[in-house]
Amino acid sequence: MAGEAPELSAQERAGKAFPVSWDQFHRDCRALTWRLNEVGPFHAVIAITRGGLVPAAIVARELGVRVIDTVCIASYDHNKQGELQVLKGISEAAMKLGGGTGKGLLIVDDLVDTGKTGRLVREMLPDAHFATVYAKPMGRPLVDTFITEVSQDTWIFFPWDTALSFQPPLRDGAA
Ligand SMILES: O=P(O)(O)OC[C@H]1O[C@H](OP(=O)(O)OP(=O)(O)O)[C@H](O)[C@@H]1O
Ligand SMILES: O=c1[nH]c(=O)c2nc[nH]c2[nH]1
Ligand SMILES: [Mg+2]
Repeated sequence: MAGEAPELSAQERAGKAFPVSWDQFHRDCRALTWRLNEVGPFHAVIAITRGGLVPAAIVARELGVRVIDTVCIASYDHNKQGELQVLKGISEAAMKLGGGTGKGLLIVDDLVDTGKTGRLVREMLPDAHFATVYAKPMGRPLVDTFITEVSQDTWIFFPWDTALSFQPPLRDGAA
């Protein structure tokens, strides 16, 4: 409607940017694995797609876990969070490995923000261990192990969502 301010996306509301390179992400995933190695062993890794797929592959490789399942959840459309939709649940085989409650299973995601996604998966697997690479304060209580906390008003830019681009020099008005 004319005159109405356009709704800000979660990314725009965040204000601060935290860009993560592939190198940094790999290092952070390895650091996460060092911590998880003290907690395991795990029968299987459950990746929350899509963001959890990359850290799940790295963590599973380091921990020597070869059974990997996915729980497919859609919520943010680019950067606005809508209703959570479970597009694919946890497989019967993985459920069995976790004794029906997730015991001995490792859930992996790239980050927790509001915690909505993590909460939903925790409800499916209450006894599983939940690990993320990054955590924001609202979602942090849901996570058992994470590496880096960023403030709630920070937007994390992952390497698979970004590309190198020219930045104008500061004195030319770049923020
Ligand atoms: O704690 P929350 O506020 O729920 O946000 C965290 C979730 O948001 C992102 O996923 P997204 O829904 O954008 O989907 P994607 O992983 O397919 O990119 C991220 O990968 C987490 O799964
Ligand atoms: O790329 C992303 N960065 C974030 O900080 C974030 N929070 C929720 N979903 C997100 N996706
Ligand atoms: Mg995700």
